[in-house]
Amino acid sequence: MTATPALVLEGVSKSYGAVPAACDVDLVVPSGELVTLIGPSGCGKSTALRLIAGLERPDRGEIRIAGQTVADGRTFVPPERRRVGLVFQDHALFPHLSVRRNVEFGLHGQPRADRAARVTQVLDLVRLGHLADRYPHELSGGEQQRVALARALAPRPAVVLLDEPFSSLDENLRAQVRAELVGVLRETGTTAVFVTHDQTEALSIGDRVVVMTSGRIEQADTPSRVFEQPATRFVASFMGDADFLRAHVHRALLTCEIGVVSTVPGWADAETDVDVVLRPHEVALTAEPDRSDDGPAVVAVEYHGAFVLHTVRLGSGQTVRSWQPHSVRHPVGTPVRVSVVPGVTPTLLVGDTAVSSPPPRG
Ligand SMILES: Nc1ncnc2c1ncn2[C@@H]1O[C@H](COP(=O)(O)OP(=O)(O)OP(=O)(O)O)[C@@H](O)[C@H]1O
Repeated sequence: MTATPALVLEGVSKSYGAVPAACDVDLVVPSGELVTLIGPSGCGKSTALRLIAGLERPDRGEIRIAGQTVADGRTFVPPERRRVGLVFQDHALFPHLSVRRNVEFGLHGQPRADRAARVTQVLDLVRLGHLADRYPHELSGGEQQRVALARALAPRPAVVLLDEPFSSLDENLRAQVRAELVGVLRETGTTAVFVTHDQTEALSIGDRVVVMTSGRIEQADTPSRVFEQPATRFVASFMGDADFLRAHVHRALLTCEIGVVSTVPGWADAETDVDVVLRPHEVALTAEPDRSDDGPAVVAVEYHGAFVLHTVRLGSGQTVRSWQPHSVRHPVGTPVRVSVVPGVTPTLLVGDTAVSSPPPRG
């Protein structure tokens, strides 16, 4: 028997007037999974969370939480009866209540002794037991966010929804609070849907990354597949840097302006035009200082500390980028040879869709 997923969305759609904020969204989140939801501003991330939480009603489709239908054509379970916990970026703690009372808030209806025991338990979990009697304004931003997580976890929700929970924290604190919160979610085996606009955050904390655009899911996959095998041109360009070159496959050899890129096993009979996706860490440069033709040359050098990003203009005028180690700096104007790092199997696109087998001829 397969376990009941913590969360299921089936064909969920929601428009605001003419704006489609969720279009036919399908998503299954197994119990204990941490899903990150990412996409450009306005793509519908918050709407998806609000639909799951019950703060919005879908126009169509069905939402199930821990096997219970909470929204479909006939049913609409209100937020307080949905078994979801919410953590938002602005903490949303009650300023006039102590930490203990804030956490206890979600437990009304339970016997007082049980409530007190659970509050102690979740405050210990987020390592804030010693601050139980403080008020929100007496806490740091990171501590407030841990209280918000404790409050969300206290009623033992089936799913915790986090909407950009670290965006009000500064860069250094952010990494620390993120590690703490994710640690608590993992420790407690909590199922979570985590909205972020930060690609590195999405890739580093998610068991699965859901990439959205214009209300649609473009790809829902493991972090490495989303980055290394993007399903579409949009995912390739949104999740990390990517350059796209026109290329051709002939007898399993992929060639483009920079020469032979790689072999494409299984494409022996193919004769087809594609676009090849090149990420800057996949592009190698060799200086050719004595060359004097109009071939590839460095047009920009950006120092990033550990790595240096080189932008190269090819003979066609198109540019590609290449990460070079800290010690390598080819000055602007240096003629270079561009190649693909050995062993890389780049993503190929036909139109806007990634392909792993040759498209049918004709
Ligand atoms: N209450 C509303 N009334 C009208 N339009 C809305 C409402 N809420 C959201 N929208 C629109 O729906 C679309 C999706 O918005 P949503 O807030 O879900 O995007 P988002 O991906 O969370 O964006 P951001 O990253 O900027 O927070 C946007 O075009 C937005 O303008």
